[in-house]
Order: sequence, then structure tokens, then C-alpha cells
Amino acid sequence: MGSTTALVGAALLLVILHRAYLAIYHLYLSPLSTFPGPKLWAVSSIPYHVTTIRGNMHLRLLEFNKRYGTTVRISPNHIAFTSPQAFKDIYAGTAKTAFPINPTYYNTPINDVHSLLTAPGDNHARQRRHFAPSFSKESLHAQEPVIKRYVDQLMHRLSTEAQTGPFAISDWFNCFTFDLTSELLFSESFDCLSSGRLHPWIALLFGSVKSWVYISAIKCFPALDWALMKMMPQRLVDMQRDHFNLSAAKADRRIELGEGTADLLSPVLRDGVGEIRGEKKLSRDELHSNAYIFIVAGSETTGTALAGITYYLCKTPASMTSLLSEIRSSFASAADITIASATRLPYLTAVIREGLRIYPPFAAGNHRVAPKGGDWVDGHFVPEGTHLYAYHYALYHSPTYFALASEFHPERWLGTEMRFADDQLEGVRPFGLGPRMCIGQNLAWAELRLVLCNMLFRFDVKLRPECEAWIEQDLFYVWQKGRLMVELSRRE
Ligand code: HEM
Repeated sequence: MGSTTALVGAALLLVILHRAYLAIYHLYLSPLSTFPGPKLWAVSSIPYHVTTIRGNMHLRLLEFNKRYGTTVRISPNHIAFTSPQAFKDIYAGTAKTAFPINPTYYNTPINDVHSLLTAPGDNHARQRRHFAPSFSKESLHAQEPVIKRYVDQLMHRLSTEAQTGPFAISDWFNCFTFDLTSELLFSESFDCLSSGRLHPWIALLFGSVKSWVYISAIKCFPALDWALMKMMPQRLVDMQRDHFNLSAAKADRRIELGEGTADLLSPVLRDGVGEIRGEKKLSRDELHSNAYIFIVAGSETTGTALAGITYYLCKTPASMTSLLSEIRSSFASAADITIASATRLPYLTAVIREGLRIYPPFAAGNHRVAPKGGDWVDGHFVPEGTHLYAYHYALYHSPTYFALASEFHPERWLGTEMRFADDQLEGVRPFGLGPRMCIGQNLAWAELRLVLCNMLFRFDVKLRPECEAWIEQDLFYVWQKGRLMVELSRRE
């Protein structure tokens, strides 16, 4: 008995000594010890994970930036950067020179086959070559009639809802983006706009967002990985599987339709889909993985941007007035609104840019890892293997780079006001930068322009008082946004 107690005591002492050594190492000896940041966060990754799981990393980072500057150590092996130069150094360049993605934070789809979003290096470049023609300007132009059909359906819905009083416009924006993304890719809709309710798949998706953060946190503790995954509620595991299966089934039905159907997947299917992957063909499994990613990445983001921009316009009457005047004086009828004609409206473009700055749909950082031999980021040498990111929200809200950073001013993009002359606008990259930058950004711009133009051509929009503070949201990779309630009145 005595010897067992002594053994347990010795083991405990060893653990304590080891933890003490690690703390001293991280604080004073590690190559990252010269980076500023809170001491507790430098010795353990737990504060970082707890903050992320609570959904307020974006706010903590703003505080840290005030206290420590634009480069902050937020974990023993993780640096957060908040400067335009860091964005360029980390993400820009070619597939060979940009920093590689950090697999720890990207959850591989449940079939264990990489999608565009999670694939490393050459695999990513190969998949990107397959998908690039689908998202070119020409391809988008060919799909304009489909996009307009869904915009019209959305307008019809808004018109009906407007007659019955206040309603959640954010729900309808989501219906629109999910229906359209699915139609453009798979030639079949989710039928949310026609049925008048969010497809259960989408409702479940919004319910499972928090689990993505949880899984990423678990993956950072490889020793406990297996046990922690076992503790994950079965409901979340089932949800993930159902999500994946539904999008895979959509992809299978689309493959059956063949290449004759002209949608965004036609260029990909022209080469055929192989059972194994190859330079010339994507495999069926790869198409399954990408189907899921495209639906989520293409729909949630644009729906969020529409809601955010509508909110800020309602909260900023001067901007709303300028935009209404531009749109209503530019078109004799809604039929004149096209992607090309809407692209010619400078104030609308400024409103969208400002909306994506102040409320970026992807607001956190895109995780990367320092390459072999290490590299320089914004004047700091970062050793090989260091986890790092440049954080969208903290950069875009930094008074160092933007005058009146937390206020909505489309004028900063027009170059007409001296007070915004020093703004670092080239630092605003809501679609990312470099070889992994958003493949769907042309489509997103077209959707944002057409919906905002059509909506404000037809309706006056008023925010409901209960949504005055709608913007105060938690962030779990994507914003945990509440329903945005508005009143719409049809223009005479
Ligand atoms: C306002 C709307 C959107 C925003 C703000 C946005 C933002 C982003 C960002 C920041 C990335 C880079 C991720 C990284 O560097 O790791 C990205 C990648 C991606 N986006 Fe978007 N996105 C939007 C709309 C869309 C649309 C409409 C689609 C397609 C239908 C789409 C599909 C994708 C895909 C597939 C990737 C991965 C690209 C790759 O790794 O090569 N996104 N998006």
C-alpha cells in the first residue's frame, strides 16, 4: 500500500514537473516566446479553444489587438495576425508559395475523401482545375436566366409576406441562396421558396454549426481524440451523416442526368466521373465531398451577406436613401435589372463592399501552417509548423486601418470623403486571397447585386425594433445569426 502511494505520488510529481517545464519552455524558450500575447494563452491552448467554443474569439482578438498590437500569440503554437501585409504574406502567391492549409482545423468529409476545401497541395490544384470553368464569368453569364428566375421567385415571396405584417427576411434569403445553389449545381432545387419553408436539411445544418467548432477543438488533442469523439452527442453524428448523404444523392442524380443538362457541373461532367480519381476525371467520391461543401459554402455565406447588408442599410438611413435614389433612378422597370446593369451602379457596389467589410460572412481566420523551413509574415519570422491565420473581422474592425471602423460608411469605397483617405481598402479580402480564394465570388456578387437591386426597386424596408441589436452575434466559423425581422411596404 505504502509503495503504491509512493508510486502515485511520484507519477503526480512527474506530471507537475513536466507541466511546469512546458510552461517555462513556452514562455521563455520557445521560438514563439518573443511574440506578444496573454501569458496564460501562451502556455496552454485551452483558453483559445474555450473562447472559440463560446463564440467570441472575434471580440477577444479585438481586445488583444488594442493591448498587444496586430500580431498576437493565441496558443503555445498559434499566432493570429491582423494586418493587410500579413494577409498577403500568408495567402497570396501560387499553390507552391502560399502557406499550406492546416489540416487540424479542416474536417475531412465523412467519406474520408478530400473536397476542394480540405484537399492539400497538388490534390487541391487538380480539383480546382476541374471546377474553375464552372465559375468563370462566361459560365455565370450563361446561368443568368436561372438566377433571375429565382430572384423573381424570392420577390414574389417577399411580396406575399409583406401583406401579412412583419416577417423574418433572413429566412427567405436563406431559402433563395440554398435553392439557387442547388439548382445551379445539380439542376434541382431544395424547393424552399416554392414550399414556403426551409428544407429540414438546411434547418439541421444551422443547428449543427456549433459542432464544427467542437470537432476542430477535439482534433487539437490527438491523445484524447478518440475518447472525446465518443462523447459527441449521437444526434450530431447522425446529423453530419444525413447532411452528407443528401448532398451525395443530389450529386448522383446529377451524374445520371448526364452532360447534356447545362448547369455549373456540366463542364466537370464533360470529362466524365471516374470510380477512381485521376488527372482527367474527378471520382464519384470526390464529387460527393464537393457537393456538400459547395452547398454550404455557396449558400450560407451569401444568405448571411444579404441579411447583414439589409440590416446595416436599415440602421443607416443616409446610406439607404442614397442607394434607393441610385437604384430607382437607374431603372424604368424591374425587367431592366440585369447582372451587367446592376454592376454599373457605383453606390450599390460600395454598399456591398462595406457590408462585407463590417460583417464578413466568413469572419474568422482561414487556418494555415508555416511551411518547411519557416517563412516571414509581416516582418516576423515564423518557424516551420507554426499554426497561424490572418483574422478577417479583427482586421476590418481595426481603427489602425479604417476610420470609424465599426460604422457602416459605403462612402469610404467611393474616394469622395477625406476622412476615409487613409483607409487600407486593399486589406479587405472577404473572399480570401491566392490559390484557395473563393471560387464562387463572381456568383456571390451577382446574387447580392440582383437581390438588393430588385428588392429595393420594389419595396421600402424597415427594421423591427426587436432586431435593433441583431448584429450582436456569436461566431462559430459562421455567424450564429438570429432571424432578421423587417416590415416591407410595396412602392407605389
Ligand atoms: C458572400 C459570399 C461568400 C463569401 C464571403 C465567401 C468566402 C470565402 C472564403 C474567405 C474562402 C477561402 C477559404 C480559405 O482560404 O480557406 C472561400 C472558399 C470557397 N468558397 Fe466561398 N464565399 C462566398 C460565396 C461562395 C459561393 C457562392 C460559392 C459557390 C457556390 C462558394 C464556394 C467556395 C468554395 C468551394 C471554396 C473553397 C475554394 C478552394 O479551396 O479552392 N463561396 N469562400
